[in-house]
Amino acid sequence: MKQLQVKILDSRIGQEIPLPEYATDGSAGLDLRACLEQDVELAPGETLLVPTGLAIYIGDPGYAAMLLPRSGLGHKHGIVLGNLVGLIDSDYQGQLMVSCWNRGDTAFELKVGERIAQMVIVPVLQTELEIVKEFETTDRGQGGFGSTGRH
Ligand SMILES: O=c1ccn([C@H]2C[C@H](O)[C@@H](COP(=O)(O)OP(=O)(O)OP(=O)(O)O)O2)c(=O)[nH]1
Repeated sequence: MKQLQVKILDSRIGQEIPLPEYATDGSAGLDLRACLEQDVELAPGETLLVPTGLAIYIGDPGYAAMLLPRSGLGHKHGIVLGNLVGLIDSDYQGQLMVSCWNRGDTAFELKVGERIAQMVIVPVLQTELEIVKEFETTDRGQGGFGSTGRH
């Protein structure tokens, strides 16, 4: 399995705040936790940049990490990401930060150590642009939204 370098920036990580881990063998995401000094209340509509206490260094430009909301937190409590999706570049070495947005209509108590987002490592293809006059023909061509299956 591929290894990912991780730096612990807050001494509570690995102690009272667990290191991120895959919940099951088949989990795609590592849960990231709120490394806050104290519990905070997120008012409806409020966004807070929450430290995770961790830095990762991917190193290989063929990969990136994506921060995604946790489904339960988003659906039941309205806590999603202020940037919708966080993209972590392979050369980023700073602290992983999670923009927590309360899109719901009730206040949410965000607790120290709570799992706030999940991080998925994804392959990335960096490309060079090749300028052409025409593309080779495809079945779809320029047919956009809803253009298939209509008679
Ligand atoms: O939710 C996020 C999103 C980004 N980052 C870090 C990692 C990423 O590599 C860096 C820059 O993010 P991005 O490229 O999305 O930000 P930008 O607004 O386009 O700024 P920049 O000019 O720094 O690229 O910030 C986080 O910690 N959390």
